[in-house]
Amino acid sequence: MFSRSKLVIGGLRKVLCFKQVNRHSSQRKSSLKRIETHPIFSCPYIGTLPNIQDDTSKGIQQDDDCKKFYMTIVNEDLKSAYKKYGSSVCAEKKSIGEKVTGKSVLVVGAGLSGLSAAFELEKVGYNTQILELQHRVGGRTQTLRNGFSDGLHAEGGAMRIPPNHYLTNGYIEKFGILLRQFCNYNENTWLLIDGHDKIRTKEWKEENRMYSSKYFPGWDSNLAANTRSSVNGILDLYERTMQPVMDELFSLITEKGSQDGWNEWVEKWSKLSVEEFLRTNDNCDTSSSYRPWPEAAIRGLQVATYSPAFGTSLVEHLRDELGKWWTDNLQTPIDGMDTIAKNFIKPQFGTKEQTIDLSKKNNIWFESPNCTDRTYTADAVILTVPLTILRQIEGDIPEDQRSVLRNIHYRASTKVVLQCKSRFWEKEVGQGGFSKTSLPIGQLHYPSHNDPPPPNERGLLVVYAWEQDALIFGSQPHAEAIDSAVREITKIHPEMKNEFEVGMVQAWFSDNAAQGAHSCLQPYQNNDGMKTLMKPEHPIYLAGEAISYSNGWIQGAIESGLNAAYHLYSYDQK
Ligand SMILES: Cc1cc2nc3c(=O)[nH]c(=O)nc-3n(C[C@H](O)[C@H](O)[C@H](O)COP(=O)(O)OP(=O)(O)OC[C@H]3O[C@@H](n4cnc5c(N)ncnc54)[C@H](O)[C@@H]3O)c2cc1C
Repeated sequence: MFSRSKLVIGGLRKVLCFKQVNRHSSQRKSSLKRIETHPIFSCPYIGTLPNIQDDTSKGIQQDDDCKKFYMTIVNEDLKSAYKKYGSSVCAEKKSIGEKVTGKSVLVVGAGLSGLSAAFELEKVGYNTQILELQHRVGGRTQTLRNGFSDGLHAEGGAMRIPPNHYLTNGYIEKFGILLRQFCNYNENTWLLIDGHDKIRTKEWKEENRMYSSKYFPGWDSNLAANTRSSVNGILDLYERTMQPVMDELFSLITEKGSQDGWNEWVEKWSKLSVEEFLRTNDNCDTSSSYRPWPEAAIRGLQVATYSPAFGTSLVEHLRDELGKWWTDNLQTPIDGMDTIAKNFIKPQFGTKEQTIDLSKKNNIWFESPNCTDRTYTADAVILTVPLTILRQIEGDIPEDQRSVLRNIHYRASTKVVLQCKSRFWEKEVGQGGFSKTSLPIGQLHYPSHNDPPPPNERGLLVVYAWEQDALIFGSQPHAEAIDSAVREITKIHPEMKNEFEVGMVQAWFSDNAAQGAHSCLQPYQNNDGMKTLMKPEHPIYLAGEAISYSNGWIQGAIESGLNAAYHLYSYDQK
């Protein structure tokens, strides 16, 4: 499908027009059809969690109840899922689930949402065509290989997979992709804060009260005298403050079942950002004896855990903890994250080489001002480009969806990958984990494996910056960003100056095909906003990581792709 060399939809002006062929607006409106689904977004909830108490140790996530449904698609196909679960998704189940013939679908974007949607639709008979801006598949999973020696590679985007991400792991297993452990936490790494001497992560954790008072004096100033002595530092304060909110979810699920429990909890807690929650105590009784947090405690948490995005909704913030997505059991593909996307594109599947002739079909017409000669038609389209790009696209996206996607914030993230003559850091910190700093580099990531294995001596260090820090590095000319990164790292590892060989910068907010790292929901958006975006509408379906319960993750990208594919398939059943 990439024989077309660069297939640009939008191009420099980022305008992708798509219109119904019949351009009389009244007729256009009537041809868009909202699909009636059951009320919990567009996701079918199958069953309830068997025993919430047992499950909490492994983590819980909002799409747990959809697991059987989605895994039927992954392990079998859309047809089987429709046969088993059709009536729980579609208001009216129209057939027993048949193969589709003579229908075509355009999928815009070859990231994991677009690829998974096209893959599944092709399996049940659709003629799929994927339109992609870049010369590669995978979108925000991008393994950086060129320019590094000896087969070294680093991840420019996604790099770790939590065990609970059953869709990501489902396709990985299906494709036989080999994984290895990704070491996310290493207590020998460093913490370098505000001109203090660097200390080990272990020291910060074990003597947290002492270091909280030394680095962030006043962190406990809002605590009542009788509580103050029992709180063991900022990390303990954080747990005491957040645990009751999470416990409330467990109680609600036990009491009301998982659907209603999650809905009530999301409705309540998505109204606050992390920062608003920590700064106030008048919203409800939950954990109010530990709130409001003073400025020193908030800053301490932000710096020491490298969490620059406290404007995020509390639900999105806690979702990662509830799902235990940051466990010790994270994994990563041995040959790079891009192997996942590449496995979706097989000769027997994928877009056909022929151009679809506009005159022979009559549903959707794409037109780009920069490539007027490229016109495609199909019976339906799945738009999976990031919302940052989608909002610049003209066309028949319903106004309620448009107004939501306009306001979804995308985080900035920049990685600076630095090849060094030797893995000098291993003597000091070992493998894996992050050093965290209050410097503009934010955090420094150490590889958790030797790849290729010894006797090769070179290795890659990665500066992994978010938000403001990411903007600093990402807006500098690359050579300057690399120089600054090396200079900053020297403050933790003086050897760096002589060890550095070559570097590469991946800044997602200035990446033409992404224009941001991933969506980041602000207060209220988990609720109304997501409901609106998730409403399927024939023949234009929206997908992409942002439109899922696991936004910011591959799991969410695949979930949204499968959702769109499922709703299209359901619509086309006679
Ligand atoms: C820095 C970073 C770290 C991350 N870490 C993790 C992680 O550790 N684990 C994890 O699971 N997830 C992680 N993620 C998230 C994960 O990478 C994304 O959620 C997922 O890859 C998004 O897939 P998608 O298909 O929704 O979007 P994308 O991958 O962005 O796919 C969209 C596609 O649309 C194409 N496109 C854009 N504009 C146009 C146009 N005009 N015409 C045609 N095509 C167009 C793009 O080129 C792209 O291929 C991370 C993301 C980033 C950026």
